Amino acid sequence: MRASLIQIDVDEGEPVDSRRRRVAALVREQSGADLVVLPELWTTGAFAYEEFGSEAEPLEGPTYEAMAKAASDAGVWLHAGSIPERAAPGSGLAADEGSLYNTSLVFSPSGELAAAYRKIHRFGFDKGEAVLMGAGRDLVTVRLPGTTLGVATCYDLRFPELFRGLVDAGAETLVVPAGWPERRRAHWTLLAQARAVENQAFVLACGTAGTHAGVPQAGHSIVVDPWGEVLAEAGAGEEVLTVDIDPAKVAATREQFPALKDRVLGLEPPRR
Ligand SMILES: NC(=O)CCC(=O)C(=O)O
Repeated sequence: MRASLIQIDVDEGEPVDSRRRRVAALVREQSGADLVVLPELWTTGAFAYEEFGSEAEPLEGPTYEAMAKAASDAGVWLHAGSIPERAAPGSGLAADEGSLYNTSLVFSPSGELAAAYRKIHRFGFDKGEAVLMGAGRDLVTVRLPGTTLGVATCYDLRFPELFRGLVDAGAETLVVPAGWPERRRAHWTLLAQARAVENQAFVLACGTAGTHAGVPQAGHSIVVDPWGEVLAEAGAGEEVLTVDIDPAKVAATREQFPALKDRVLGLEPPRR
């Protein structure tokens, strides 16, 4: 399976419409790939909190339209990264109509929406995304020929229980679009490898390049195999990182080193 991670330069000097067209063209260029992955919130930038409201879109808004078409033109599975989604009235998503979500979109090679994932762990503690956006509640997996994707977004990478939930739901390839800052790049690489090793799964983690809202981005998108080996890693700038992965390696690793079978669930808390 050939995967291409497009590490987009997200810079506020580029209008969102131009970036959307540019990214759609980049996706079309990946027509030999099976799976293409884009980063988190690449229309605005993950730290451009002030743009979330003005650039928010309905689920089936301009980014959805452009990415659905790009996926079908290229004939690829497309994890289109995430958008700032404004929940439609009556969607049942939130008590407050018009609430925002950090929503990832996955399209099939015919351009149909295969899955939408609303980021569960919002970043910022008591500001930024954590207060501006609502939290998703649902784990999401997507069945592709040869593998099952488990999807998570950026800060989710710090929460191993989410990934274990995805593995329990059948995930073999964990896809993590992100807008990770350069300041914590060491955590990014370490956590991507940790999630791969502990879950005996591929990790495809796609970040952004450039600087937006004054936050230099780490880049360094990374593909890790189920043994924790780094198969490919991008540099700091805009780049398409292409790698061939063998999905059968997940079952082989889980069979040869069956640590997942040794899990002990439902441990008792310490006695007082
Ligand atoms: N957009 C994010 O979720 C940023 C996460 C981050 O900076 C971190 O976990 O560190």
